[in-house]
Amino acid sequence: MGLRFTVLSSGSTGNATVVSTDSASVLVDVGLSGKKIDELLREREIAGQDLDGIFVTHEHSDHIKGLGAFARRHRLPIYANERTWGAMLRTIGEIPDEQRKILPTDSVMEIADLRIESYAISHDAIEPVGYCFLADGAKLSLATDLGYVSDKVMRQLQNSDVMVLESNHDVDMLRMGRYPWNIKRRILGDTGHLSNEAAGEALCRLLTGSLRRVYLAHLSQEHNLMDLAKLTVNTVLEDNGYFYQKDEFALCETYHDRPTLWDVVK
Ligand SMILES: O=c1ccn([C@@H]2O[C@@H]3COP(=O)(O)O[C@H]3[C@H]2O)c(=O)[nH]1
Repeated sequence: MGLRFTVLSSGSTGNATVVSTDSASVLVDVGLSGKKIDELLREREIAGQDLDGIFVTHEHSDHIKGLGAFARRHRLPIYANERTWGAMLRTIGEIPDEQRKILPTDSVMEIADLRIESYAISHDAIEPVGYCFLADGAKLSLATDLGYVSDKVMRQLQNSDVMVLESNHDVDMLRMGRYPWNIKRRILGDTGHLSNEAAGEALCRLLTGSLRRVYLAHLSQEHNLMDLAKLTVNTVLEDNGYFYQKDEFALCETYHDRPTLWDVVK
């Protein structure tokens, strides 16, 4: 079946994504309780013990809430850079040495036929990363929790077939919302979260290649709506002269309360 994935959950209440090939299966982040992750995996017909490892993007609780319990239960290796390990160790509890794996930022590794590339992103965590997954000539990129898309990130994301891209907030809804101003400033800043407009602008530079689907992700439940996110991204694309046919490209949804269907990347 080739490279495929399901976003189990996306948003500030918890993030987790499974990426699989016929020979490898990994989880990116465990932002819900271990029990809930097991339940969602079962819904998508995977067993925790069948996973080959867990890749961590950063130490915020919506990405590591169930990490310790889940990894211990299924004896899974956890991959993260050294500084993220330092930042999350106290929260996730004791992890046996053989399960602790250091994956330096901007490095590449392989599990069977699955190639995993980590890349640095700008977010208010100690050393946050995104991941690209490649197998069978297909490329899936995960890009959430980033304040802006740097030229380096843009180069990393080139030639993706499918992306999971942050579209966190509508700027006006956030400005008018109930969060304290210092939090709003952090979310809007360079180490915060991508707005719907920023997601659209990033796509203007990525849509020229092989990109077929983009899953809008990490939507704020306070300051966004899926329909508004799609409309804004589409408007930015059209304002910049990018028009597409439905069979060429699609914007897809992720959810905070249920998993997406399996998507076979190519
Ligand atoms: O100082 C800060 C900066 C950010 N945040 C998070 O950013 C998130 C943006 O999406 P959201 O609206 O679903 O939730 C927000 C918060 O979880 C925070 O709690 N404190």
